[in-house]
Amino acid sequence: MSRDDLISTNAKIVKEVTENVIKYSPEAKIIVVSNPLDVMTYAAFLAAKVPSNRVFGMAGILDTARYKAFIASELNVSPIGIEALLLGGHGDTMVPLPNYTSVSGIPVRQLIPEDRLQEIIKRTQNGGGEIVALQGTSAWYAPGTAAAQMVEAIVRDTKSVYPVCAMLNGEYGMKDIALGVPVVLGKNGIEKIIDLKLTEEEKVLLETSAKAVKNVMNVLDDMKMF
Ligand SMILES: O=C(O)C[C@H](O)C(=O)O
Repeated sequence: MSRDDLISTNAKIVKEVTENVIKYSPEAKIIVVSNPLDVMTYAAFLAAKVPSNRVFGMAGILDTARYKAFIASELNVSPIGIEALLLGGHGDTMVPLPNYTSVSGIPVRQLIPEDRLQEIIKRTQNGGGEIVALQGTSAWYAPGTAAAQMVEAIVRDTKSVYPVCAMLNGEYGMKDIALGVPVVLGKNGIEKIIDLKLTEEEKVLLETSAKAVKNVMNVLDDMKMF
């Protein structure tokens, strides 16, 4: 079963929970932690009927943590100095960005050959499935930790820059889609979406990921729940 197969069950739950959250806590910021992540974030946005800076999804921090862990293990170094960024949907087409990955400031491509780096990217894309195969159920510790980091950024108004699943409104040339992008997270929720200048290759990868998310969004639209 892939993350996308969960849509019909989870869409109903996300809709009902979101409507109740907004009913009883109209100023809430909503962090969606439910698969298929990007489409469930879109569903929560439709159900909440509040500005998009208040409804977003947790995925990028989790996926980036896996990507950093695999790089650390490859190099036999601490993950603490590793900085990395990742864009796109929370699925097999997510886009880890080697151009934005460094180990204590050293560009990752100076440390890991391209073929190994591509294997690490593949492993990151399938990271959720790897855990399910190993333990027979989804990961919980890393997703919980990632969500807690997002809550902390909001509650303490840290203005941290994190990859978050956000509704796009023209950024990256896209609209009406929830997709992983770097944002500034603070007391107002998403305070800014950072629109990176991507290479042509990165743009193609992001568009492929957006297409995969759109396909699942179409399944949700066909369910006529909103
Ligand atoms: O893939 C899953 O089953 C859960 C989650 O999306 C993850 O990436 O760990």
